[in-house]
Amino acid sequence: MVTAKVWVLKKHFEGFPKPSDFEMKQVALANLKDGELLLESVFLSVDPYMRPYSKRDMKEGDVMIGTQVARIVESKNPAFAVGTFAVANRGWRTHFISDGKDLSLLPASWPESLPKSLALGTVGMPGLTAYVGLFEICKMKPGETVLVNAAAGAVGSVVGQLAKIGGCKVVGCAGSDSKVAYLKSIGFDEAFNYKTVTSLDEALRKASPDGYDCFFDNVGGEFASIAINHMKKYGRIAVCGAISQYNDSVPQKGPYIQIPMIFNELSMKGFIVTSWNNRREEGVKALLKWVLEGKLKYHEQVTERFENMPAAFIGMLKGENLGKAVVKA
Ligand SMILES: NC(=O)C1=CN([C@@H]2O[C@H](COP(=O)(O)OP(=O)(O)OC[C@H]3O[C@@H](n4cnc5c(N)ncnc54)[C@H](OP(=O)(O)O)[C@@H]3O)[C@@H](O)[C@H]2O)C=CC1
Ligand SMILES: O=C(O)CCC[C@H](O)\C=C/C=C/C=C/C(=O)C/C=C\CCCCCO
Repeated sequence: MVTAKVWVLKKHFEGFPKPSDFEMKQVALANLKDGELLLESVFLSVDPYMRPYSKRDMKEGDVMIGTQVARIVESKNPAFAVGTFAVANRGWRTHFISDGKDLSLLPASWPESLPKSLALGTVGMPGLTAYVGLFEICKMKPGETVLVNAAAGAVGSVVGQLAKIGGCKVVGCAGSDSKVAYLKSIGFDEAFNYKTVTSLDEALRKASPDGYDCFFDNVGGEFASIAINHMKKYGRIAVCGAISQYNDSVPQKGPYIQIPMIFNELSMKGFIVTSWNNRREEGVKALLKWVLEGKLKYHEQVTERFENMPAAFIGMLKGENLGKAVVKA
């Protein structure tokens, strides 16, 4: 019998998550029945959505939500061979039983040389978020100017590179000078540290004096309220996330954004990547191709050991990650 280690939400987060909000437990797994599989998590994802979704979808004592790349270690299902890798949405756990229906097998064309953890990042949900947000929500066109915040993260770093592939000028911002240097190294035309600029308004104007056609917003809050005034006529905003607000114990009272929305007849559309699952296969194929061609670079913030999941999650929310944050079980 296999014993899984799991992280449960011991106490709902108030403000930033704290290590004491989590508790690791051991769960004895039953022996497999016919048709079942035993999988071992190899890489686990920590993502910003876990913070707001935990309040909305979880109760205290539940296993933390999340996705993983897992390896089939025992199979009583002839359709799935031992040694196969899959993406699953089974939360923060080292092992789990599946009937196979909830697994997304890694593409057969996945090269041995490519880290399988990319299926959680650049060639997974964050990459698809960038892909859908740029091509379907922003509908970027060659020659346009794209702005993206949290630009050195899992989604933002793909947004900037896909926008370059799409023939756009790209401006990005991040919270450290080393992240800004990284952005320039992967092709951003302009990049700045939003924490150290004296004026965000000035920094946005300097980076693109005639404004922005597309704004891929991962942050929301005050940044979005200032950036919206730099949009060109008929500009488009992909409202992807609002990480500046997820950890607020008291909701921020931001300035209103309706006036520039109306004045410039802006399009602003919130979206959730899972509503575009019909584009997933096409997106994964395109992202994998660009990675293999060297056109889409990736960086992973790998934290070793399952026991360090809470630290990895808290670190990501505090900006300690460059690129996709994953935990190597
Ligand atoms: N709509 C959808 O379907 C999806 C939305 N998202 C959203 O996209 C955004 C980015 O996600 P993801 O790429 O996975 O995360 P990242 O890998 O970018 O990690 C989060 C980053 O957000 C930045 N950040 C944290 N707090 C703040 C703040 N107060 N102000 C500005 N930046 C902050 C930090 O970088 P820095 O150093 O720049 O501060 C941190 O590294 C999130 O808002 C997430 O919720 C993600 C996936 C799907
Ligand atoms: O249980 C789920 O649906 C989680 C699925 C996660 C999966 O990997 C796919 C989608 C991830 C979506 C991420 C969305 C965001 O990061 C946006 C975050 C917050 C938006 C506001 C949420 C308000 C909740 O009250």
